[in-house]
Amino acid sequence: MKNHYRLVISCPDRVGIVAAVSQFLNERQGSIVEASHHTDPEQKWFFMRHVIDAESLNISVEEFREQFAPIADQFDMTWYVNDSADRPKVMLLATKESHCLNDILHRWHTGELSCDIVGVIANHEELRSMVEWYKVPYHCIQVPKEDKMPAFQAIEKCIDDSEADTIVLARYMQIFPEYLCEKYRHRVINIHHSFLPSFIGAKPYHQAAVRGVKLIGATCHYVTADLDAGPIIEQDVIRVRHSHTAADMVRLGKDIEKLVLSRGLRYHLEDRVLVHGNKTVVFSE
Ligand SMILES: Nc1nc2c(c(=O)[nH]1)N[C@@H](CN(C=O)c1ccc(C(=O)N[C@@H](CCC(=O)O)C(=O)O)cc1)CN2
Repeated sequence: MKNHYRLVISCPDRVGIVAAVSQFLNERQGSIVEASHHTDPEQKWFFMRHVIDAESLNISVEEFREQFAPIADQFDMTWYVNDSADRPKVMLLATKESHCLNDILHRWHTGELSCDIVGVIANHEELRSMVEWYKVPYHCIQVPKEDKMPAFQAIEKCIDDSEADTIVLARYMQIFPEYLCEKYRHRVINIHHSFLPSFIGAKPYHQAAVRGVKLIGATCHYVTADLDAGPIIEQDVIRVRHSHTAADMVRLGKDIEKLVLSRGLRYHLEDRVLVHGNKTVVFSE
């Protein structure tokens, strides 16, 4: 598998950015294998994601960072460059629902997701045997209603000790405290089982059934202190009929939740998601 550097840039829009990046790569014989950019005309903001064949550049990713920094300063860029050889560490969180958790574990186990799942944190014991079948550490951290903070401090320690880069709430049914949302900003991904902004909070399918909707969906988004209101990474919908009950929607919704979460996580792991304000630009393949 070829090794690539992924250069991700966000900056105020102006003429000359693409030319400057192209010249930098051309001077180093860099072979661009994937090139994406977007300008938001209202925000006057520029977004870029370039994937470069690392072998063609013949410099380390640290050298790339040192040599690119002056260009980044010139254009006031917010930027990073990652090496595709580095596998992100992912911590999964779950409660009792198994479909999204198992789907991510299966996609990882079969090599579809290029990451290292470092553990599962759950607030119940039900999922332990399934997780341990994948030989992934299982941490049961219960969250008592009367005082949740010690539990979230234990979750924080577990995440930090594992050196996880990304945290996935795979139908984890506890609201993350604001301090963790800030600490892990744009690193915590949630799957909400509705087509946001419709039906935030608990039991969205029951809300949908009462409303008589003809479409139900799922939303993958970054977690913020505002419940189910973080930057959206991926969404999709499926059609439902007047004859479908809330229970039918729960059953039908599971497939779309799995699909949306796995897409959203892969986009994040491949550095395809650029956040600006409460919106994202996603350079999906
Ligand atoms: N800070 C955030 N935390 C979480 C978010 C978020 O967007 N910001 N998303 C939720 C997921 N979620 C819906 O997708 C959700 C989960 C839980 C609840 C809720 O009301 N939970 C109760 C406890 C319920 C229980 O103990 O069984 C609570 O935390 O008080 C609403 C929405 C994940 N976290």
